[in-house]
Amino acid sequence: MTPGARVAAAIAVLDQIQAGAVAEQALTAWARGSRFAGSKDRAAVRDHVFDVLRAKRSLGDGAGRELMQRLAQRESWPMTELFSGDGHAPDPLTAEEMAALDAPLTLSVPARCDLPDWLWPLWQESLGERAEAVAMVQQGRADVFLRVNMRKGSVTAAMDALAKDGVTVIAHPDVAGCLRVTGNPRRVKTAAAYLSGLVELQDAASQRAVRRVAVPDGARVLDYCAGGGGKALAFADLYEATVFAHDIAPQRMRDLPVRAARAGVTITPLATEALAKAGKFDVVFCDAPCTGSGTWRRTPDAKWRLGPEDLAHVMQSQDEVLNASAPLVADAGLLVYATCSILSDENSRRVRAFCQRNPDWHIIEEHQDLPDANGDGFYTCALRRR
Ligand SMILES: C[S@@+](CC[C@H](N)C(=O)[O-])C[C@H]1O[C@@H](n2cnc3c(N)ncnc32)[C@H](O)[C@@H]1O
Repeated sequence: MTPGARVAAAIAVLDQIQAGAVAEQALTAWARGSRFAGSKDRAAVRDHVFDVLRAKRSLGDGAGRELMQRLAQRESWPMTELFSGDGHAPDPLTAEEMAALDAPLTLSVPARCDLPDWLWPLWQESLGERAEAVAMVQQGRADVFLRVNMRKGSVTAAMDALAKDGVTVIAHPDVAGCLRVTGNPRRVKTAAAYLSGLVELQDAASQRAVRRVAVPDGARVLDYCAGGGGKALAFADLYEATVFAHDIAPQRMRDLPVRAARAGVTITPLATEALAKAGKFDVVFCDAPCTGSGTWRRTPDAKWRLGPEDLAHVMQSQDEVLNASAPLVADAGLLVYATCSILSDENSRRVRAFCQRNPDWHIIEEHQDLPDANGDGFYTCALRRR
């Protein structure tokens, strides 16, 4: 596909999203109906669509064609080459479109920050004077990070192995064993270092969160909201602990045995019925369901789909997770509540509400990482009984 044809494809996908389609589904449907598109074409169209979605409001929130024109303008791409009308490229710009592009958009603060209006007060209240800057960070792409599995080899061995497969990386500035991918991120999953379990895909903030937990040798650790098991795998790699994984939706853990085998670690899955009989745990880590507001660079569609009722529902789930997981913690054990959100309603407020309901628990330490060049937004709070 020519660059113009890729833009035309992105316009078609964006039109569907603007009409209500879910981004991933619209992209998959386009790819299925476009067998001529190679992997580089699919990646380019996806990048266009996601670049727009991160900044949809500040790009005018119009139809796909207008959005792609404004993205091309913002990125200083050669507009007349992309909108040439040649082959499968979109038609050249009309005089009206050119005039519209010349007139700057009048944007409210939430529109400039690419957030829904209803969310802006909560965002401001959570982030204070950093509200605008953090929102602007989420307009850009996030890097890919890898965790080196120390059970399989060293950071140097991982860097060398990745380089052999054309994936270039640099060490993260403050998370040990974390690598930022600087070249060919799409080759990671076929690289020998990944296939052999020497590296695992995991954002730097998640790695930092697991490293912050004080896990004594020989501890029993429960990843209570395990999902695909990313945190459980990191605990099993980093600590001399026996690691268990639970999720209310066990099908989410279906890939965990394969991932654990690849990583060379043992993780015991626990169904809900098995939890009560499994004994107490020294550490219970709750990576609670959340809005994902700290990761919206990776899932920009989510910030436009989220409504106030979804936030209320997610907060209720977070309370339920805290209520149900706390009794599983051994007397002197640690309960760690975590989300990949940056909203106080999902983080400090949930933990404080839990402590009010359960005065025998108190906060030991609390961290809020904000999304930046070194990782996603992530919250952790460690609690103990008094
Ligand atoms: C943020 S995701 C977990 C991501 C995962 N820890 C990882 O690193 O890949 C939250 C998970 O919590 C699970 N969940 C939601 N409510 C729960 C509950 N009450 N008890 C246990 N798990 C729950 C969801 O099914 C979902 O898989």
